[in-house]
Amino acid sequence: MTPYIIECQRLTKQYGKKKALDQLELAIPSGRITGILGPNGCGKSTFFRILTGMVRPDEGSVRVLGQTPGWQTNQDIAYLPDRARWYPNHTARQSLEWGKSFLPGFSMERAIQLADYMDIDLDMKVGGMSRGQEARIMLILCLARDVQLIVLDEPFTGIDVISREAIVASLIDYLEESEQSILISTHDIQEVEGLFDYTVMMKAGRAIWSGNTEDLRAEYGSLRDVFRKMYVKEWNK
Ligand SMILES: Nc1ncnc2c1ncn2[C@@H]1O[C@H](COP(=O)(O)OP(=O)(O)OP(=O)(O)O)[C@@H](O)[C@H]1O
Repeated sequence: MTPYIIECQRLTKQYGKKKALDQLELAIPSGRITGILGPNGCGKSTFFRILTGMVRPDEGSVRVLGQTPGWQTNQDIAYLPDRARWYPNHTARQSLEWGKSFLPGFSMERAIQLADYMDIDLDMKVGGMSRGQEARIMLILCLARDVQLIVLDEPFTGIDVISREAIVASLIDYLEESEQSILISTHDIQEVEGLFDYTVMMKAGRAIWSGNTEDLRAEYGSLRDVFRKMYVKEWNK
């Protein structure tokens, strides 16, 4: 295992005049659950799209699993994109069977275990599911894969607080034993406070703080407090 699952230097991506990523410098250690936190539009999804080779940076360098992102690294990454939805006509079981047919490293046994854990009825059609139930299917499709890196872009968007807490609790339990590296982006940290053991705070395409979540809390208080402080001047340094 490489000591850093992700390393980037001066990573920049511009859309017209807008810099989505602006000289981003980051090294994320392997085997951790890392929260990529920051307000809307700070570049989280762009960063994830670069990690999965979907978007090319304009400048700078990025290494994922010790390599340049592309087809080969993607064999070892499970990626849940922003706003992902599933085929409404599939049942949960058919969705998982699809995963088994197409996704490298997918374990049906693990998927069924996770579905049980997350209280999913395998015979229910996705189209009849609540947003929270559908989000769990999307998560299971990623978490049931034996890959080195799992990248989840805003996996909790649109999910009510109760379901979110249940999903986070099952994630914490499930991932405790895992050696996989997990990246989770969110702009709403209220119910995910206990999930991350490593934190990256992003603002305007840059990482303004990264390190052990414990250290961040010791220095600045709860993640929620830190998030508020992101908007004051001291974080503009
Ligand atoms: N394909 C694109 N074309 C034009 N502008 C884009 C494109 N993708 C991203 N941007 C812009 O780049 C900036 C960063 O967007 P990005 O989606 O990476 O942020 P984000 O932190 O994921 O936001 P959110 O939390 O709202 O999902 C935003 O200003 C966005 O409008």
